[in-house]
Amino acid sequence: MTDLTTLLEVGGPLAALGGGAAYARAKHPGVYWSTVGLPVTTARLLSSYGSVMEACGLTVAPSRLRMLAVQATTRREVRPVPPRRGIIRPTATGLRLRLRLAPGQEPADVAASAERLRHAWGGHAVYVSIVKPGVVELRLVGFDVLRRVRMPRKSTARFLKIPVALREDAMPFVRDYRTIPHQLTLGATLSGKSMYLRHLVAGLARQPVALVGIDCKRGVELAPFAARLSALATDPEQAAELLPVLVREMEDRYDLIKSRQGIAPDTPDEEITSDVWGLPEGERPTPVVLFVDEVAELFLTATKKEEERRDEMVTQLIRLAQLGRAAGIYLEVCGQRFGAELGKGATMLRAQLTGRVCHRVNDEASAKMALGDIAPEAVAAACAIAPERPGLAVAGDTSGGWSRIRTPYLSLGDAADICRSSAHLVPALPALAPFRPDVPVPPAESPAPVVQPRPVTG
Ligand SMILES: Nc1ncnc2c1ncn2[C@@H]1O[C@H](COP(=O)(O)OP(=O)(O)OP(=O)(O)O)[C@@H](O)[C@H]1O
Repeated sequence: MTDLTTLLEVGGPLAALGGGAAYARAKHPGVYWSTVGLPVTTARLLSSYGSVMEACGLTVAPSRLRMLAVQATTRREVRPVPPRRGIIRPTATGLRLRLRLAPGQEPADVAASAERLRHAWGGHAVYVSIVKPGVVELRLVGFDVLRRVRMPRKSTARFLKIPVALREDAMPFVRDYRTIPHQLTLGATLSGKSMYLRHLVAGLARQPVALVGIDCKRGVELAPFAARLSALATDPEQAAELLPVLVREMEDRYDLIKSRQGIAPDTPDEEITSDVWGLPEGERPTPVVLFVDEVAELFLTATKKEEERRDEMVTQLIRLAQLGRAAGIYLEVCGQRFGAELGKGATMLRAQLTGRVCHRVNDEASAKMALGDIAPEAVAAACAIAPERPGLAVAGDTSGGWSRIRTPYLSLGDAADICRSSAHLVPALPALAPFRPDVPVPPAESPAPVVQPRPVTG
């Protein structure tokens, strides 16, 4: 998630302020912005660039050479120098331009002025990201892109990289399993967690990946995707049988990697590998993504025996989270809350889930469980999510970067259809075969009657 980590977070607080330009609130904001707002804003930006930069304190004193040159050729006053501006590039949601910073300026200076730039140029929000040392990109977004989410046309899924939602700076939010192997998604009921999972399942379903589900809501969330699942556990008892099988699969994969490392001494360095991705394609095991919906159900116990089972399951989940990445096993954990009150191992497991997505939550404590170790502003942004906007969430990772995101709408029927049509992609994993869910056969169309009924005539 390079984009997210380099994004200097100015959009979050800004978007909460509600945007400024009247045309941002037009009925079809995208159309309105691109046909009318954009040329106006571009002209405003071009004509006011120098003075706005000066007012924002983003200029530096001219060099002595420049001063001499200006004084020698004109009678004009020698003005402070703004950052060198690149070409203004229109986008579907606004425009973007690059600035080359003057010596002594840093990206944080531009980010700190983002609100003033937004106001001066009349957009909904301004986002600043670092392109390379000394160069930043300003992204001026003309309207609230999270109101009615439309994913950018270019955002296509790549292997283990699923564009699952739209960020508030109009860039796709990509769930990249190779960069952030494990993720925790929290949210109150009806906040949009299932929609988020639905997009992930539908995105991964078309790829050569094994999808495994633990859905302790008796399978109501994941059962519709049964055709594409390699394994499904719908209660804690089944989960207790499935998890050790996954741990064994992981250990087998480690053995495979080890056997590769123990090869002849003349093996070239590049063939020595420490994870499945270094294995030759023919030998590489299929990646496994384990979805755990309503994780708290795995922790709840009533009897001593259930407590023992819980401890075992939690230990297995922690092992999968600690060691799974190298074996190509990824965790996608989902729930309403995930705090220390769940008992032994909860915080340890949470710490391993580096990716965090927090939908609307019922209290600040729940937001802190997801985002507390990311940034206090991210917690505040999650607490401000309104119930009228299901699917809106704050996404971050433990490196500290965060952004507001929203999933586009995808109906359960469409997601289930994608899973059915990609059922042939379920990889052969013999260890998981006993856990393969039964696929409900759709009711057959009633055959046409052989004898055509004839109206009774008198
Ligand atoms: N991005 C979105 N855009 C529009 N509607 C959405 C979006 N996300 C969710 N919804 C709607 O909000 C409602 C709740 O969503 P969802 O079932 O995903 O919530 P949930 O957090 O999984 O709730 P629960 O925990 O009760 O199952 C659904 O009717 C869904 O269609």
